[in-house]
Amino acid sequence: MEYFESIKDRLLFAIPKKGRLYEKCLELLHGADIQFTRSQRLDVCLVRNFPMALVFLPAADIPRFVGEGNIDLGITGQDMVAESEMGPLVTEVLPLGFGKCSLQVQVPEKGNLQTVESLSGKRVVTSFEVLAGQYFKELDEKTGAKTRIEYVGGSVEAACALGLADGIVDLVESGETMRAAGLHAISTLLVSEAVLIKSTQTKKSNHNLLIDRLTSRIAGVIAAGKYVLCNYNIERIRLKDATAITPGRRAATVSPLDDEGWVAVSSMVEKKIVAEVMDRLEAIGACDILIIALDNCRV
Ligand SMILES: Nc1ncnc2c1ncn2[C@@H]1O[C@H](COP(=O)(O)OP(=O)(O)OP(=O)(O)O)[C@@H](O)[C@H]1O
Ligand SMILES: O=P(O)(O)OC[C@H]1O[C@H](OP(=O)(O)OP(=O)(O)O)[C@H](O)[C@@H]1O
Repeated sequence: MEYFESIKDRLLFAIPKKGRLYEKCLELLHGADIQFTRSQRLDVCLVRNFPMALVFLPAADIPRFVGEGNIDLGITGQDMVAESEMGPLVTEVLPLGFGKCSLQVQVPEKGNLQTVESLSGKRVVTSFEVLAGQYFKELDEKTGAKTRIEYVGGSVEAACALGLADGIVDLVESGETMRAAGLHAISTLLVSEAVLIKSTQTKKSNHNLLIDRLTSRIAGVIAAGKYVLCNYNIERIRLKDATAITPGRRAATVSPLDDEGWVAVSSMVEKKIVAEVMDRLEAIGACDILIIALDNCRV
């Protein structure tokens, strides 16, 4: 009873209890300064420094809990949202840039069935019964055949080799699992990444302010992971060329140096292009180029 009382007025935030998204979710929460200690027995824990409780759930169940308004916020894959058919009841607040994968139709590389049309009417094994069902229903309407969709909870890639299926519908990221099982992809149903979702049915609308604050913190952590701060010195006559290379998000910060004719520039640069940016700055005469990692930001 005491336990239920303690979470009653808190914002409820669900994250996957294990699996591919778990560690990344913990990193995000840590970056957003959400402090908690997960107990071994309970799948709910109170956050010490924010009026929120974390709920650890299977990634597949999170869209339903959020969609039905029992949980205010959650992190799961877009694939899980689509599979749950809760789309109209949940709002995608923020794509999180991790957990990127595609849901693909796969068949044995050396088999006779090399097109989705030829797979129509055969046996397909998947953990995504709803999405695979919709896909093959549409295809079957064209071919006039009836595909058998069968559910398995995991290790889907083994189904063809075990004689359970002619093809599968499963997630692919690097493609290693698929290739190791002698399969290749012949069609893509959807591409997915982890997302922050909130309920359109929330039973506690007074939590909206907290949801906005937390969303902003998480967005800050994600942006800090994407950008670095690039500082350098350049002759004022080269400033125009330099700021064309590092325009910044709004504009570069330009400060005079105690050396007439020179300025210091500070600008946010996307991490993935930073080496190329440094090459280009150096080529136009910039010096003392410093790249500074961001711990957190609000941009
Ligand atoms: N190989 C992958 N690379 C990137 N993201 C993935 C990959 N596999 C799954 N995901 C994403 O992570 C989500 C959860 O997948 P995961 O396999 O961890 O779930 P699970 O089956 O509930 O966990 P478990 O297999 O531990 O029971 C998927 O819905 C998808 O969005
Ligand atoms: O393309 P890859 O990088 O090889 O990743 C794809 C694999 O990852 C997922 O499974 P996971 O390893 O999470 O385990 P599961 O099969 O138990 O869900 C997915 O179901 C594939 O099997």
